[in-house]
Amino acid sequence: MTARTLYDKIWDDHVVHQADDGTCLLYIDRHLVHEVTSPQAFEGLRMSNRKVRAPEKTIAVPDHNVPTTLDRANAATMTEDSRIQVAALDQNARDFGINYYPVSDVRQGIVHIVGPEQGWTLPGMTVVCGDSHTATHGAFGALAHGIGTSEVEHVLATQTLIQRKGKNMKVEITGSLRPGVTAKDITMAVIGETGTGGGTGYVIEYCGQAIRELSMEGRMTVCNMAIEGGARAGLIAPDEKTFAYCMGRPHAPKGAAWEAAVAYWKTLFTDEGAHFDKVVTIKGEDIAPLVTWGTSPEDVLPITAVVPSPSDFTGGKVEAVQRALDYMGLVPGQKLSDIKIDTVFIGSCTNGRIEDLRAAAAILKGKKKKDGIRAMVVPGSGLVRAQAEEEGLAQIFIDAGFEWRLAGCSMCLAMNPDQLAPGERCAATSNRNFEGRQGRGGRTHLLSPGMAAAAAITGHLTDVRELMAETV
Ligand SMILES: CC(C)[C@H](C(=O)O)[C@@H](O)C(=O)O
Ligand code: SF4
Repeated sequence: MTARTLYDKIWDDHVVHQADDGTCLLYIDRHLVHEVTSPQAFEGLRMSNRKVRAPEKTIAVPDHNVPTTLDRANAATMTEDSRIQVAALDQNARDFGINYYPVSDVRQGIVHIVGPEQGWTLPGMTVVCGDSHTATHGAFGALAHGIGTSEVEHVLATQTLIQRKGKNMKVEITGSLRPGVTAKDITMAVIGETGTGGGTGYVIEYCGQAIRELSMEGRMTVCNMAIEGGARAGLIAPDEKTFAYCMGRPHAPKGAAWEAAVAYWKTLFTDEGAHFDKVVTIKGEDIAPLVTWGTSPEDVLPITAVVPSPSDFTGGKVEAVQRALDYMGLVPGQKLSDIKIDTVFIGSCTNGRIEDLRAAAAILKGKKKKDGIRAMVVPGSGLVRAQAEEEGLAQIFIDAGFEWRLAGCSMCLAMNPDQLAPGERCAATSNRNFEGRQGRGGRTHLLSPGMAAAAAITGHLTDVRELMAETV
């Protein structure tokens, strides 16, 4: 048999039908649903008098629109649009009998955090969601596609998705990371190297020692941003860490079914000699703590660098950089570590898991945020929040002057009350720094949780390694 990549194997195991032009019908194992991209899809089912084909494989949770303040049970804290979308999801979940974690449920949270946490996401599965950051689930060796609203309706009705196969790309991170460097820096380093279009048409498999050394949380952070590099999905081959994470989760298989599942999962790796259409290799030890300076995730540099000049670039990027610098209110040559910030946001499906909160708390312990800085920690799920409280992390954040919020997408995007004011500058652990992403006129610098914590203490973008040295 010809050598196959991990992507080839999962694909082959899910093809229901292949048309002559190569278009395939793929079977979908898990369909995750949130309030923003599903209302019209459910409406479509109603109009054509259809049911959800596999309600037991369909999981819904409101996350984008929900307020994260403690008073959120009061509907008046939501805008009219948000209220309508969340109410529609409540109603659709009831009417169609799908799995549901409403706002009042402690398991509620960002869909990409809830899926793995509850054991819905497992190795070898196909996972879809009407959301681009579905790539996150690839950390388990699951083929996870973000889909559009019309595809959401198709999957609800048929449990299949029409897809053409993408090309195989390998991203290898060799060696080990240096202290202060995290999964977030890996994934931003890859985008810095390949650009936001580098992965277009590909499914990326991340591999190499530095990837193997990451926890499952870190692997999710890496795969989460595959889409920002243009890829259709990101994948990491499952291993003992993956199995340990999945074992005992509410919806993971049990007993003999577990043994059978693990035996299959152990076959999910790229065969020796399998063909990749594109290969990128980065040395783990060369990656520094990174920060974005512009309005695209590829606008990334080590914290020790200076703001670049448009003349450092060529082609269409020259103008784009000028525009980005104008929007961001930065001048070429300015040290990145001199950039003053107003706000710190720790959370999102990129960095809202327990390990992220531990990393931020390790820097903040016994310290205070700088006066005048607005700082918030928004756990990715109610269970992450509960665990952080149990571990004493919540108290560290509160003592440092941070707001300790309820779970949701929050300030990752301006669809709920957590937003930047025009001109406000934010150090954010999320994944997109587009113009207006966190609020009209808001300025976003993407970085790791430890870097965000460091910025909160000093009031400017800061090399986390300087604060680590202090704590040793
Ligand atoms: C609202 C949703 C469709 C969107 C996405 O697809 O990613 C959001 O989650 C985002 O991060 O921009
Ligand atoms: S946390 Fe941000 S990136 Fe993730 S799903 Fe929500 S809005 Fe999208």
